[in-house]
Amino acid sequence: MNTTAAMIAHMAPDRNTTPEQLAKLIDVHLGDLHEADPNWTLAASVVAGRGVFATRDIARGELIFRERALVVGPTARKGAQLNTCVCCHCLLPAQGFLCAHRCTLPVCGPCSDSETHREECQHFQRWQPIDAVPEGAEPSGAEQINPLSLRILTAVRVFHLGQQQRSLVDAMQANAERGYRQEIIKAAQCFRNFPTTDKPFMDQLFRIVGVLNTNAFEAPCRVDGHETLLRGLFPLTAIMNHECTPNASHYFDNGRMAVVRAARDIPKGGEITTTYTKILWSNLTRGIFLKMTKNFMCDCPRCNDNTENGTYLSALFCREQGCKGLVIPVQTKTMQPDWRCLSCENVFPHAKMARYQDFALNTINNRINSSSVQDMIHFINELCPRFCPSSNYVLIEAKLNVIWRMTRFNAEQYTDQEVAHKDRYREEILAILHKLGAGECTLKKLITEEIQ
Ligand SMILES: C[S@@+](CC[C@H](N)C(=O)[O-])C[C@H]1O[C@@H](n2cnc3c(N)ncnc32)[C@H](O)[C@@H]1O
Repeated sequence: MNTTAAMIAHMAPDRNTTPEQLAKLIDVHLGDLHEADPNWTLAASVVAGRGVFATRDIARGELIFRERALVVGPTARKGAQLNTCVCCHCLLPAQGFLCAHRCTLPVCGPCSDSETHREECQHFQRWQPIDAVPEGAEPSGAEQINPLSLRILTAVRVFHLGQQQRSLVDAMQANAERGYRQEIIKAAQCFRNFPTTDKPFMDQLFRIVGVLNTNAFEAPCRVDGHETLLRGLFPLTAIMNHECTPNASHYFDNGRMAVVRAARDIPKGGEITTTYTKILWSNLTRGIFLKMTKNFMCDCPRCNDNTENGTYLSALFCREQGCKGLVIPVQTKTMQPDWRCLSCENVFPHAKMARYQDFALNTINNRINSSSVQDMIHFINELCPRFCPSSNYVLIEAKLNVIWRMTRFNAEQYTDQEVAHKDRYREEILAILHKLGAGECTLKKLITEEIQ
C-alpha cells in the first residue's frame, strides 16, 4: 500500500485531514508550549497514517515536546475509587459526595459551582441519571455511582471544547470498533432521557468515543496523596505510532501534562515512536493487546524475533518429563504459534502452552493481590522457580510489583536483606531493558526513581 492509501485506511471514514492541517491545529493546542524551532514535525508515516518525525538529530534523553491534556475525565475503571472529584480529582468523603446540583457526578463543593463543571452538570441533569435523587428528596447518603455513566464524561466534555480544539478531535483517528457502540449504549441506559434518537448527536458521540479509545491515555494524577487514573487526550503524544521497543519515552506530570523525551538517539528524518503496551510484556501478550484495543498487528523487529533480543520474556518450562529446558514460540506473526523446547527440541501445541502460561499468570497474580511484600519475596525466590522460568514476563511483573511497593509505601520498614532482594530485582530488570535496547525508557526512569 502506498503512503497516501495507508494514511486514508488508518483514518476515520469521513475525515481526511492532511498532516499539514493537523500540524496547524496541534500548534494552536500547544499554545505557549509550542517551540519556535521544534525538533519534531508531523508527516505521513509508512507505519500507519500520520506520525511524528525528527527535524534534526535528537540525542538520547533530549526533550522532544511537552503538551497539556486537551480533555481529561475519570477512567472509572473497575476497582477505582469513585468518590473522587471529577474536576479537581481530590478524594471526597465516603458519603454525601455527589454534586449539590443533583447531576449525580462526584464533585467537591467548590467544583460543583465552578465554570468548568457548569455545562456538563446541566447536560447530566437534562439526561436525568437513573441514580439521581428525586427533586425535594434528601440524599440518602448511600450514593450509587454507575461507572459507565462516569466513563462517558470525557466524551461529553469534548462537546464543550472550543471550535479549534473540537476540530483537532475531529482530525484524530477513530477506529470503528463495535465494542465502542456498546460502551455508549450501556452509558445511555444509565439515564432516563439520553438523546438516543438524535442521530447527528449519536453519530458525533460514537466518533468521539472512537477517538478516545484509539488515542486516549491513562494518566496517573495525585492530589493531596490521593492517586487516581485519568483518561486523557494528549493529541500530539497520541499521533506517535507504536513500536514495541520505542525510541521515545513518555510520562504524565500529574495527569495533566505529557512529557516526551528521546529514549535513544533519533536521526534526522526518523519516525519518533512510543509504546502502547507495557514494555516488558511478551510478544504474544503485546500482540493480543494491540489487536484487541488498537486494532492492528505490530510488525516491528522485536515482534519478529521469537527470542525477543535474547530476553526470553515468553519462555516457559518444557512439559516433557525430565527436561527443564526453555520452551518458546516457534513462529512470529501468529497468535497461535507452535512452541519448541530449546533443549530437547520437542514441539508443543499452542493450546497446551497457553494453558500453562495462564496458570503461571493466575498463580502469580493471585499472590500479588493477597500477599505482603515479605511473602511476595519468599514466593518469587523459593516457589516460582519450580514452575516459571525467571525470564518469563509474569515473574518479572511480580518483581516490579515488589519494587513499586517497597519504594512507594513505608520504605523504611524493610530489612537490609529485603532491600537487597529489591535491588537485585531492579538490576535484573535493567539488564532486560538493556538487552531490548530500550535506552532511557519510562520504566527505567521509574525504577531508578528518576521520575515518580
Ligand atoms: C493513536 S493512533 C496513532 C496515530 C495515527 N497514525 C494517526 O494517523 O492519527 C493509533 C492507531 O495508529 C495505527 N498504528 C499505530 N502504530 C502502528 C503500528 N506500529 N503498526 C500498525 N498500525 C499502527 C493503528 O491503527 C492504531 O490504532
